Amino acid sequence: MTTLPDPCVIATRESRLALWQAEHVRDLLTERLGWSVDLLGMTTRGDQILDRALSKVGGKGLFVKELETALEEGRAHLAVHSLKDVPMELPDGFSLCTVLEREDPRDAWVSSSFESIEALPQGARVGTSSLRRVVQLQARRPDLDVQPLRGNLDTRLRKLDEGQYDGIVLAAAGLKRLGLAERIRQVISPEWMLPAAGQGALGIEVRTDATPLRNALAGLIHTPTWLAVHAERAVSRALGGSCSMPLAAYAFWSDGALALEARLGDPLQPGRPMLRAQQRSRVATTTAAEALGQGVAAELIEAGGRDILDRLAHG
Ligand SMILES: NCc1[nH]cc(CCC(=O)O)c1CC(=O)O
Repeated sequence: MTTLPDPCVIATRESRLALWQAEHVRDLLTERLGWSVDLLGMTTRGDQILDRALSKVGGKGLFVKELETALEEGRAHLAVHSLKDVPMELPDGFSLCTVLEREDPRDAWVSSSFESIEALPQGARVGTSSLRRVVQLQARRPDLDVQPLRGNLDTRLRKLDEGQYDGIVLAAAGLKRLGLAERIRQVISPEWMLPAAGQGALGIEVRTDATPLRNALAGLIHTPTWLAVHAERAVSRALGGSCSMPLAAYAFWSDGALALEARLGDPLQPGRPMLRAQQRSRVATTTAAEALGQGVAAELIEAGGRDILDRLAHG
């Protein structure tokens, strides 16, 4: 590709949240760059497989593969993803060229009967399929009956409203984007429940060989978010990047420095406290942000993470 595509076609999943996100990027491209933009909606394997935990069926890649095929075949020029769903290593030939300003990175408690997780009675039923959330819930409330919950945001809310759970945990960002913020009963502080790497951020993926497109989209990068998510994703990448691992990684800016914390749980002993590590640094480049992430990962490995990873690899 030697010139910019016209129209520029965005490949997107068809859930309400994915469409909102693709439309948001379309509006930015139209308003800030004056481009004409079309959307190409598609269904991914991750949208079809709803009966099993993602960590058991191949993980994050399931939501992005079909979109990458559309880029490869030239049916679309860019793909918009929730960064949390993007694998730590992209396949050869694809690059993450832009990350937009982050929405609320925190997790949220959603329930019609109970105002907070603390207010739940003994043994209450909570829905989530994220190992990261399961381990953090059980560390704090070992009595809870945590049950799997999959599907897109609307499906999950419907299952809650049908009475299948006393409450569920969702990313605040998705609810806010869809105008569902009033469903949030409690925004869970990061100290309580540390978010996943990239949570709340949108990423734009292109073919690496689409140089003019990549250069144009680089102008939309939100640098504080870009550096924070590079640090978070480097933690996950250094630990093997698998979503069968209960891993949380969250970086935020304070006093001009990036403060990164990560937590690693043991999936075989979910009641055990998670390993924790944190470091801060005045990073200004993605290389420095990734070095911060690697430092935190090394600390986790040192603190007992090595054992967890070995058992995951051989279990
Ligand atoms: N794994 C599904 C997913 N991917 C991104 C979001 C929410 C939006 C975001 O984090 O950007 C969600 C739903 C959730 O975790 O509740």
